[in-house]
Amino acid sequence: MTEPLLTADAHLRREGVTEGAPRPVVDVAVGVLIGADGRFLLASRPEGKVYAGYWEFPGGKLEAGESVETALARELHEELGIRVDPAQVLRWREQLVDYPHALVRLHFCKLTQWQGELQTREGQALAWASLPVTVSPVLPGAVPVLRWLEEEAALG
Ligand SMILES: Nc1nc2c([nH]c(=O)n2[C@@H]2O[C@H](COP(=O)(O)OP(=O)(O)OP(=O)(O)O)[C@@H](O)[C@H]2O)c(=O)[nH]1
Repeated sequence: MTEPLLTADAHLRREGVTEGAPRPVVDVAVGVLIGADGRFLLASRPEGKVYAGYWEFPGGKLEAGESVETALARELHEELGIRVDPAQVLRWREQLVDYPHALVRLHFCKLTQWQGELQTREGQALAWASLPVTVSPVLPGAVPVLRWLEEEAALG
């Protein structure tokens, strides 16, 4: 499948903020946690991070030598205090996003099983959401996921 490219903050790009040498791609593991009732988990980005206050799916950057699955299990434990078996992580879609701050490749994975109660270890807010989502703003790189979920729901 051809990897789609999403360009965030196009106005900044036009002003030349991202001009310069080609940037490395930062791989990010992202979890779409789906509860027994079909709702999915959104988290607000903590203060101090780019796009603080924006809603996203939990996850974070891969560290050296990590697979998407092990990175996601680590991030979900760090951020939410839950235990995830990497074998239960289901790879779903990939999306390349060109932000002014970084070029990121998002590896979206679905998860329906984890152990432990959700905690907010980074001061983030959590919301179990359904479509259409009522929280805002949603991080540009998380918006396509809502569309994919809608498409899947329409297929039944
Ligand atoms: N977790 C997450 N990150 C996303 C999503 N969509 C999206 O564009 N991103 C981007 O992916 C990157 C993830 O970085 P992060 O800052 O959350 O990762 P991290 O926890 O490892 O950061 P750190 O460097 O502060 O430890 C950011 O550039 C963020 O804007 C999403 O739905 N979830």
